[in-house]
Amino acid sequence: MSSVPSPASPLETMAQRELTITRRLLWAGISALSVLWPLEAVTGVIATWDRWLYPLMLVVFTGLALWLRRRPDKPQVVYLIGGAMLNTYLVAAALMAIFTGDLQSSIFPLVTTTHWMPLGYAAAFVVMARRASLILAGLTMAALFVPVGVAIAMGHLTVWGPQLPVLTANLALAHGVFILGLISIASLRNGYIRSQERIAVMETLASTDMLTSMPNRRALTQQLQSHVALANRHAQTLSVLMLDIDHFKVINDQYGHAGGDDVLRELSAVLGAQLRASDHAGRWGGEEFLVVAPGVGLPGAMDLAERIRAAVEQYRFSHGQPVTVSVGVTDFRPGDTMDTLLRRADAALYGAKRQGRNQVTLQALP
Ligand SMILES: Nc1nc2c(ncn2[C@@H]2O[C@H](COP(=O)(O)OP(=O)(O)OP(=O)(O)O)[C@@H](O)[C@H]2O)c(=O)[nH]1
Repeated sequence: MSSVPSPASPLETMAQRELTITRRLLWAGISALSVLWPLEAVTGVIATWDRWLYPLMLVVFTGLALWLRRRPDKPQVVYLIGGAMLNTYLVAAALMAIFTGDLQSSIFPLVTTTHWMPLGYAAAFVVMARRASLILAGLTMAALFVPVGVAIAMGHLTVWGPQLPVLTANLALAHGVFILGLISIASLRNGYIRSQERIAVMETLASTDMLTSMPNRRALTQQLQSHVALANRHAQTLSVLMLDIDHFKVINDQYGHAGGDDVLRELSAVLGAQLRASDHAGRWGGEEFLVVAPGVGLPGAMDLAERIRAAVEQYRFSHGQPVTVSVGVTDFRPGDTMDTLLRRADAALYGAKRQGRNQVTLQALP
């Protein structure tokens, strides 16, 4: 009925942004691994397991990035495999460094793996609901710090010296504070989504007629204003039809206000069925409707008006009585404003009423 392009909902935009961030995170991971693997190998500091795991992760992340390009509709596969792989690798690598070595041999892999762990938490907060990402980050932290804490408490890791308890406490605090920061950002994001949703609902309410669900006068005014501006700038054709139900007061008097409301609702459906996707129609007020037809000249507008008039006349309304409409038609003239156009349409409608109603009248002159 109306060609107003529906704006992307806030949730759609968020989903697209999440996809973009996921893509960037994957390519950042691929780039980081492409640098770290040769760098650590050449300098001889690479951990034994990383000789195999770095290339394996490189292959998996590249595969996930390509999958995301082919199937952007199924990002969950990427979130699941990518997130599980990164978190498992980091926790396993840190535990291996602690439990299989001493300070001298394991400090490098321990520090490097633990300072990548916040990436895993952050990625989860980007793509998952706050509660799920909080659970995942908490589990990841617990998987690392609980076994190490228990082992330290039981005196199993004395080979590390006094540095390990301090390092563990420091890391646990830093990771905890990082997760708190992420929770704050996630709260801000949720608040933003909710306010965007409320704005979208309010915009729809502000531009919709509650009785007929058609665009209301405010929405039609905006449409007409922008089409008048386009017609003036690009010399485009534009026509306006103003419709009014004949003797509507009598319908109200006979069938009550509710009966009159039913007629308005049914008429809006009859009207909508006659329009093209490029036409804009709505309730102008009371029992008056307006059609804005961009790209339609006078002959086309007269045809449309006659089609609408005949469709209403033939329609069997639920109160069982015939209903007719009078239609005033005019087209855009160079230099027209919205007001001059509407005045002509109104004058044409007045002419149709004066000449006996249930007819279409053209107002070609100013
Ligand atoms: N049921 C209902 N009636 C409405 C609504 N808005 C306006 N009306 C009624 O529409 C009627 C319009 O009456 P008039 O302006 O005299 O026009 P008419 O009876 O259609 O006569 P003509 O236009 O000259 O053919 C009034 O009785 C208004 O109360 C509405 O939302 N619902």
